[in-house]
Amino acid sequence: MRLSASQFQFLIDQLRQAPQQGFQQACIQLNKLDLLAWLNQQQHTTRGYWKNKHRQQVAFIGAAKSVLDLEQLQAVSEQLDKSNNQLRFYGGIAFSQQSAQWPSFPQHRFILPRFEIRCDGEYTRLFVNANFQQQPELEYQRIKQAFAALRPSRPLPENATKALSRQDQPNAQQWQKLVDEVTSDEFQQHTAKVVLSRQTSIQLNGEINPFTLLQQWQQKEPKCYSFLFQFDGINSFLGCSPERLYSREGSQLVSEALAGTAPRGVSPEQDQQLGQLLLEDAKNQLENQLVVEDLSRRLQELSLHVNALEQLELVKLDRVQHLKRRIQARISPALADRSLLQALHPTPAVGGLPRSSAVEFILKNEGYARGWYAGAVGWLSGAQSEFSVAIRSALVSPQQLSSFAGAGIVAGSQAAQEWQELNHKIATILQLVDEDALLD
Ligand SMILES: C=C(O[C@H]1C=CC=C(C(=O)O)[C@@H]1O)C(=O)O
Ligand SMILES: [Mg+2]
Repeated sequence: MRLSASQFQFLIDQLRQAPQQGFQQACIQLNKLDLLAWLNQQQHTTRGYWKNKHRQQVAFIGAAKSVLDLEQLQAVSEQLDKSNNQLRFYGGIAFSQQSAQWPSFPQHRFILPRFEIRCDGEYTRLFVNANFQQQPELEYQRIKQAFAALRPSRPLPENATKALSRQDQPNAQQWQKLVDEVTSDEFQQHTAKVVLSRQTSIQLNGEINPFTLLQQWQQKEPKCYSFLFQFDGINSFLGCSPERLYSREGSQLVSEALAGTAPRGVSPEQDQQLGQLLLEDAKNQLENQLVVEDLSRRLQELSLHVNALEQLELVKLDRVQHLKRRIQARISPALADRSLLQALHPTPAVGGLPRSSAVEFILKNEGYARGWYAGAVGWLSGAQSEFSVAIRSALVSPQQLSSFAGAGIVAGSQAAQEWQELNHKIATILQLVDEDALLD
């Protein structure tokens, strides 16, 4: 994608006609293009990608404004037009306050990108965002420079890495101990559920391209959110998550309880049977029910009306299937995303119940920093917002990939089965990294 001088002028003219204050935006239609391939060619240290379940996708680079805490996020979102969903801040929040080993992924990070290319199936559009909070003429200069640095798209390279080693933290033995503790009578008296997780680090024999990896991954998981964030030009946090934290438009909010897991079958008959067993299984129902109850209760405090649908659905993914219940709420359109994020995150699908004691146990015992894994990623505008729970995700640096998976531990959970569940959850990404990925 290269813009002609007249296209560039068209965008600048739009910005000049807007009030020279606050955040402003200009937009032009483009021919269709492969967003991940385009992103791979750009030289910015800040690059990102987002695709929702409706296959609307966006690639973004640079930052016209960066925000590093929720108070600031609230302050900027108050400046956004309540009837406009085009000016968008993209970003994420970590699982908890602990952020060691995740230097460019702090507890909160959101950006108003410099450029976005959005593709909704019908139209492909380029947006340029301007921040006129400071001197407008300086901002025009920055925009001009950023335009000059845009590179044309090229096809993505193939990934041909091999895994050299694999390391699990916690390992199988440690996992057994942790699950035993959480399922003990004494522990269960105060904490009914803890979602324990594992980091699986794979050392690679060569450099892996994160954009190619995400493209392959999303082909395997077309029904998932798909995301990538890079803030330092080196480390990428990416994933394909089936789980919505919430999305909202005006006063309508949709959330969901996604918890409870079984593997996919090798034949349609076996797959159907495993799905049926999952729907009827008490331990998995409990995992899900605790999420429904907690989300409903927290939403009730913020909403005018909340409805958790009775129907338990099956969500079928590449290697696993899940139980899901949808939750709808009517909220005041003035309710801030900050309040929603603080109330809902982390849900008992990634934290546990009660939240505080489950999170405390996780931070003390898992032995690694979750960072943005099991955090929330997405975007918000004045009129709309959309957040996914950042599971089925990985932190990728040129020669290393850390993939993460958690499993809800409740009364009746068996350590060995839950360990298998973790393996099923990371099977898709491990296979993409290395055909015959090192098995655990
Ligand atoms: C925490 C994860 O999954 C959650 C979402 C769906 C099913 C889950 C489960 O069955 O344990 C987990 O609660 C993860 O994949 O890292
Ligand atoms: Mg489970």
